[in-house]
Amino acid sequence: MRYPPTLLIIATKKLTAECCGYPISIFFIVVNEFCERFSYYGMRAVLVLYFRYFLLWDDDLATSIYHAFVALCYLTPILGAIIADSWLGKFKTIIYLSIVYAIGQVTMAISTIHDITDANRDGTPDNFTFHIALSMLGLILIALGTGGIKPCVAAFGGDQFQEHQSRQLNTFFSVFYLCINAGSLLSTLITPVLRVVFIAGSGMYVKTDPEGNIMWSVCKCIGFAIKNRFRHRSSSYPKREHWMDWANEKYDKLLIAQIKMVLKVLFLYIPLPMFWTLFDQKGSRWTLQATTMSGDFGAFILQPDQMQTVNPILILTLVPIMDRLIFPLIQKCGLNFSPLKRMTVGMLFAAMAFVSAALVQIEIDKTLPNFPSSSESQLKVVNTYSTTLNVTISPNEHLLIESFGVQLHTSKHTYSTISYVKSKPREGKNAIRRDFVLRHGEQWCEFSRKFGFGASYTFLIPSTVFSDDCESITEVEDMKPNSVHMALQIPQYFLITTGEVMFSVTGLQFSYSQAPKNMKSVLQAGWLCTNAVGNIIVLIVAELGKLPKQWAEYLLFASLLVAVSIIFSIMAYFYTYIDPAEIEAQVRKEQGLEPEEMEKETLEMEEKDEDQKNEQGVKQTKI
Ligand SMILES: CC(C)C[C@H](NC(=O)CN)C(=O)O
Repeated sequence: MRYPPTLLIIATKKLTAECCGYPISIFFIVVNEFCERFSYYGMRAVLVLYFRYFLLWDDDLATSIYHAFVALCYLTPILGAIIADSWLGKFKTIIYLSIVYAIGQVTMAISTIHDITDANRDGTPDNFTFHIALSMLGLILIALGTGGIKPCVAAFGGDQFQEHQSRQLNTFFSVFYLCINAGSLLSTLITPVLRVVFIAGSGMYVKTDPEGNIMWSVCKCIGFAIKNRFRHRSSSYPKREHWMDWANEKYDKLLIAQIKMVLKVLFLYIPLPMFWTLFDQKGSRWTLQATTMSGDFGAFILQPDQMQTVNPILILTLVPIMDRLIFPLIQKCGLNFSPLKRMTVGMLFAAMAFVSAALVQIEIDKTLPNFPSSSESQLKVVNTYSTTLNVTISPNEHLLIESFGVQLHTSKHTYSTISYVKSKPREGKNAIRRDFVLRHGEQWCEFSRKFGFGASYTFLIPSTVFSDDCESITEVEDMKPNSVHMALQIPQYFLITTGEVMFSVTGLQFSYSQAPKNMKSVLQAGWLCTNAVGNIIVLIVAELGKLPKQWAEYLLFASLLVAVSIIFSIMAYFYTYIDPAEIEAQVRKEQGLEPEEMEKETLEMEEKDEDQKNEQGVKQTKI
């Protein structure tokens, strides 16, 4: 059954205004991406420390929830792609889900105000459940928002280009990636002003209509092919070239050809999550690693979470260098550095980054005190007498801990200045000079001390303190300041970012170029899903595979990625690059369809759907 020609909707490509060969609408799209990433990375940078030091979760739980959130952000794009392709279209999906996103950010911000539940004003929230629930709600809304925006923006950007702009289309993905990273770098207060830019460009966009429920049609077609193959499993039936050809009886050849293209790429994606498993630990393990290092750069003090900005800074420098210098140079040398080869090399760079992280960790471990395990405790006894004293602790004696100072009752003596230490101080932040004022009634005195990063001190204050103007205060260093400098993390950041430019920018471009026209967002969602799976792997490893040494965990991840990149290179070797438009045109030709009937296939698919529904007695009116 065919629609009469009068009912056919033939989509025409809107003529777009150009600047230097680029559609002007692209400007609004990249600025929108800049704003979205700006708010996403601004929040994500502090997330693991928020879990660790505000909600007081341990390192492993903080790491797991952080990666669960990132995974959710890159799983929801499937939802975004379905909504965009089958219902709202990319433009409206981006707008509506941006609103959900903004509500999520506000909810998250409110969850961090401890005064809301801090009735006794002691600086600690009284109701952690409230803060946890609110922050989880905020994170879920943000993840939904991201999911709506992420798969649509890159594909929507690609849609703006006409056929004669294929060179500009390639550069677009690099510029797009630059904007992502500029956004993550400049997370400042201008977001609310800039966010309206995307809507401002509304009149200039090429807005393709949603093409029916393409995901649903794809699933049904795959389901039918599998069922049909199973029904004809006997060897008496002739073999078909591809298992998807078993859908030939019922489904359009063009749809089958498009599904084959997508499946081929999705199959190739299977090993990719491992790259993200390593890559996204910048925000968790590497940030926690930075808390045990010194951020004193002389002119300024860098906080552990700020170290993550090295990644976007390097992206902003490396993308142009790679695009303009390295890749053309490799090409000039006659080497075929194809997209899939670039991605493999990118993976190897990420593995090297983790070897570098392991070496830094070994250096850090040499400087760390021995913390007690869960079955041990640690005591530090400070002798304020001028002579040597022997302290004997009988195993059966109990310890009495008082709120001011700590008293240890041993079988022989009682000392009044004893402290205990069980972890590095919060956030490794105390690398500054602090002034203290001691008061007792009318009496007071002031003293000043410089503290090193990650150090812990005990002050012994004698009763004569006011008479000598605080001079008699003695300082005991319980834990040495962090001595390994955060600059040592720069090589690992450099390696992972070089890997990212080769892997991620290329992957983004590859996913767009290898997708049929009506499945661009779907394949973008598939690409983002590789990131989601990667984050799920980290949280499984963080929760289950607790290795006693952090450096060993880094080396484990590096070895896994090397193994996976070998598998990927073998798969890539057998992959043939395609031009989806050419294949689609070929199938159309075989079906005897004219090129100008380009947009019919969707209607025909809907027509088949409708036929089926009619068979079931569902009445539908078609305009
Ligand atoms: C994880 C994404 C697929 C890639 C990209 N991340 C970065 O650019 C980080 N440097 C993003 O879209 O956020």
